[in-house]
Amino acid sequence: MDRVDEERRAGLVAVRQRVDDVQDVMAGAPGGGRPGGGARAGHGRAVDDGGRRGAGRPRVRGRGLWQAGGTVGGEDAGMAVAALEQEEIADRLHELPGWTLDGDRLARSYRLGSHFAATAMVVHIAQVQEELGHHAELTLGYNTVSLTVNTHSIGGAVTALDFRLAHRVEELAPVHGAH
Ligand SMILES: C[C@H](O)[C@H](O)[C@H]1CNC2=NC(N)=NC(=O)C2=N1
Repeated sequence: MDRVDEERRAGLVAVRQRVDDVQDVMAGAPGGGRPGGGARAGHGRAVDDGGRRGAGRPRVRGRGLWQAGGTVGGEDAGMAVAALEQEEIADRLHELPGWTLDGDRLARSYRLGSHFAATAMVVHIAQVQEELGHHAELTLGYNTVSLTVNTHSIGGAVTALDFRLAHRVEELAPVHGAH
């Protein structure tokens, strides 16, 4: 095996371990990883334990991380969504400390304990986004994850769907040690 193969193999092993960690967190939290459910803050095991567990440990049963979750297009596919008034947005932001209105998008940045912890959080967010059928712009930094979101389907305005995604991200953030 040459160096390139070795590097690829090591990278795949590392990614696989982190995917396992994310699956464990989502399976361990009430409703985690299931359509209509949500990882609850304070439950589940922290992802960034740096642990290297054996290959023989039991795998999480149920839907695999790479399979589409929820209903096709999300549970609100086809539902009419309306742009929220500025006042309504400001009111709803009071329940989401750390989130701001950046132009016509909801935005928040998180800091994490390591690059892999940040990467695992991105994977977890992706899972929730697939479940909801609603997707933020995600930026992975060294130890940061940043999101901005609005609703494309109505021309790029903030809707209840964006707030729902924001609340779900807030729920999963603590299990990744994100703040
Ligand atoms: C069919 C599918 O549900 C739609 O295209 C979804 C996908 N994700 C989405 N994400 C966001 N942020 N806005 C949308 O309008 C949107 N539409």
